[in-house]
Parts: sequence; structure tokens; C-alpha cells
Amino acid sequence: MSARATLVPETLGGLNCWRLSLPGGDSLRVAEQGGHVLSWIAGGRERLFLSPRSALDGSALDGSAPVRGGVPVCWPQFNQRGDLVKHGFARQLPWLTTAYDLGADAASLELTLCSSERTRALWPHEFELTLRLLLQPGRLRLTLGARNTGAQPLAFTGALHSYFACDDVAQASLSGLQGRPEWDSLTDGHAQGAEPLRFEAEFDRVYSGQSTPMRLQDGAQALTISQSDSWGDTVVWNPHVAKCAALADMEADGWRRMLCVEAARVFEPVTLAPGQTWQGWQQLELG
Ligand SMILES: O=P(O)(O)OC[C@H]1O[C@@H](O)[C@H](O)[C@@H](O)[C@@H]1O
Repeated sequence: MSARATLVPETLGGLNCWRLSLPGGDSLRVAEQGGHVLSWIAGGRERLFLSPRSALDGSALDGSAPVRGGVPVCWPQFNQRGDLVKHGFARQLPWLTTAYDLGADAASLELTLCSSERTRALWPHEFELTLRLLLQPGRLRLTLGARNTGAQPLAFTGALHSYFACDDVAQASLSGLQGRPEWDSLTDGHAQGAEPLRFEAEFDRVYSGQSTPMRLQDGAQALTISQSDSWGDTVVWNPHVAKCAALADMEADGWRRMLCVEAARVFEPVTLAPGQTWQGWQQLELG
């Protein structure tokens, strides 16, 4: 019989996690807190950035310190575009593990966050949010699904806020956003995406319009990042020196080792009628 994928519980700091591993060596570490992917090892190398100063002690559970790195699930609000806590509450609440499937060449894990007294105190809506992680050799697909389980319409924005590991972001480039409408949140300027993007200063921009696969080149390493059109926007963020220094959960030179490329819904909220569902994915692939 051929070897199959494994799913093993482990802890990181004070967080309950799962390690999902393929027989070929690729693996994923996911925390139940936030449904937060903390690590993706593919091709023998860590592909996600996780700040060593990140709060991994569960302090995020009181809403004060989300984990810095990996793939935070920002929902039901992107950034400060609403009355909720920045980037929404989903990244700071405990999720449940609801399904898994362990094959020889593929494995998946599903985590779910449902509305509760705690979420209703923050946001008066009934919902079911699922994150399905599909791991294959050299590839990870993250699919976020939202269902309105209440009797009233609900509207949300959000993101899969992926932090990619870089050897040196100042030498890295991101291509695939050429010509897309660009909004620079630092200057409030509008332009069109340049080809390729480079990161020599603080960078915080939103690209709207139809997405095509992007390629992150970091030295000899390349990653193809794609997303479903249901997201609508792509956010590219790097804090650079000064903003990084203001983030207590980042090391001084942490900005050099990361680039966020986020599948996002920023400008136009998704509205779900009672019973309606929405899905959006981001896929990461070596090469
Ligand atoms: O520090 P946080 O809440 O995780 O947010 C990080 C960044 O997230 C990005 O998505 C935003 O575009 C930035 O403006 C923001 O600073």
C-alpha cells in the first residue's frame, strides 16, 4: 500500500495546531485560533513568513494581538473600513476543525467558524465561515466560504492576508498586476499596476479588476499566486523600515523577510441574502 498523508496535533506557543503532511514531505501547520495557517513547507522550504515576535500565547483570543504572519483570515471587515476591530474578528476567535481527508498525493483540512453569542455581541448576523485547505505537492489552495444562516441579509469585506517568506524583499519582484487599476492607500493616489512591482519603500496598494496569476520572484525562488475572481481585489503590502519599527510583533528587519499578497474584497462588500453562500480561493504554487 502506498503511504498516505498524516494529520497530527501539535502546539506552537500556546496554540493548538494541526500538522498536515504529505508522504513527499510538503506540510502545513494550522492553528485552530483564527483558522490560521502558520506554515507551508513545499519543495523542502518554508514559504510563509511568521514573525518570531508574534503573539503565539493565545493573547489573540482576547482580541488584543492577532498572529503576525502565515495567513490571517480577515473577515467580515477588511482593514478599518467599518466599525469592527481592524481586519474583522475571525482571525482572533477559535475555529473548529470540521473535516479532513488524507490521500497519497493530496490532503485537505477544513475549519469552521460559526456565529455565536460572542460574534453577535460584535456583529448582529448569523453565519458559517469555512476555510478549506487543499495540500498537494508544491501547491496549496485556500478556499474561504461564507454562508448566511440568518434571516436578514449580511454584507462583508475581507481577505486571505498571506505573508510570503522572502530572503530579501528589496531584491524581490511581483509581476502579473500590470494595467490593473491601482489605489495607493499611502498617498490616496490612483494609477495602473506597473510591471514588475518592486519594494524599495513602504508599500500598501489595492489592485482591482480581473486577476491573472502573479509571480513572486525572490532570488532563485518563484511562487505563482492566483485567486478566484469572486474576491475582486488584490492587496500588496510591505511595511518597510519605519512602519515595521512601529509594530511591536515585528523584529526590526522583519520587513525584509516578508511580502503580503492578499486575495481580498476591499471596495465593494459582498452581500448575501438569507441562505446564500459565497466562495473565494487563493492558490499558491511553486515555480
Ligand atoms: O497590522 P494588521 O492589522 O495585521 O494589518 C496589516 C496591514 O494589512 C494590510 O492588508 C493593509 O493594507 C495595511 O494597511 C495593514 O497595515
